[in-house]
Amino acid sequence: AGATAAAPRHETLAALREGYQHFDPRAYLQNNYLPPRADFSSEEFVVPWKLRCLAETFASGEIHGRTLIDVGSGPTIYQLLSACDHFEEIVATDYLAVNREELGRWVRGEPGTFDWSPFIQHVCKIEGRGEPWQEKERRLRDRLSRILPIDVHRPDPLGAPLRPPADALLSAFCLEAVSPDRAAFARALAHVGSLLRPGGHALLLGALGESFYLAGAARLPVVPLAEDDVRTALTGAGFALRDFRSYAMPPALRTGVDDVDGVFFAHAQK
Ligand SMILES: C[S@@+](CC[C@H](N)C(=O)[O-])C[C@H]1O[C@@H](n2cnc3c(N)ncnc32)[C@H](O)[C@@H]1O
Ligand SMILES: O=S(=O)(c1ccc2c(c1)CN[C@@H](CF)C2)N1CCSCC1
Repeated sequence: AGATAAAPRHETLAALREGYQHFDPRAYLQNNYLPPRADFSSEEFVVPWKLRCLAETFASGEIHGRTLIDVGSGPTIYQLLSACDHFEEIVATDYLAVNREELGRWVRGEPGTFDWSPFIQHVCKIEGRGEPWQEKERRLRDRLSRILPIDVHRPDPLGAPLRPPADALLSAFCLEAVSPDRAAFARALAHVGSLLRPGGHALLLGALGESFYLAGAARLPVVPLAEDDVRTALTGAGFALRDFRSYAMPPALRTGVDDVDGVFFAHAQK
């Protein structure tokens, strides 16, 4: 079928899906979650900025409930470190079995998994409660109870409605990295919004101005977003914007693994 304003050509989505068959979780983790990007030495670097956005938002106490769903978790858990104190159940999701398996190995504490302790230690430090990082790690492992397949291009991304719907939704660097264009990004956001209860909170983190990224043999296309594209997609998906912040990627963190210009953090309510 030909491309229409409403939907991209099926081949475009098929090409994206094929590209993700070459996604290497360990290469992805190395590219983004080890130095130089995993630099905690200055508040000016992206990791402290991003973790602070999440810690401050959850510290308000406004966002809590039974279930938080993380859309497109990939092989990462850093994005859940502040959330896990405020929800009894964390549901991680990803399109690829290799990522779901990587997450499962971390949850079970198996040897050889990625060392998230620098991230956990930093979050405990900025949360300022003097919590031993091993306790935070244990709590997330205990609460990360489901790791499900997801496809955000489906109106029902999990294949069936989440019952009960999630009280909160989090997604980091997923929607723009799996959408061929802005319309598909906006549709994917509406699809995942259906997993959230009315009045539920959505926390989105993502890339600004990015057109590709590398993950081992995979070179994945990304729809380059401007801040207003994110705002427009959120309001179009029925969300009320509560907070929006952005961060310009410094030259030292432009390492060739992608062409990201900046990072956005959006807090919205359904
Ligand atoms: C750039 S990674 C983001 C990973 C992680 N959330 C982070 O913060 O680094 C994008 C993720 O989206 C997943 N993905 C690919 N296609 C998808 C789809 N159609 N629906 C949902 N997730 C998808 C990939 O497997 C990958 O784990
Ligand atoms: O901003 S990051 O450097 C980062 C983290 C992940 C990604 C990108 C950037 C850009 N490319 C994305 C591809 F989708 C994935 N960062 C890595 C350390 S923790 C905070 C987030």
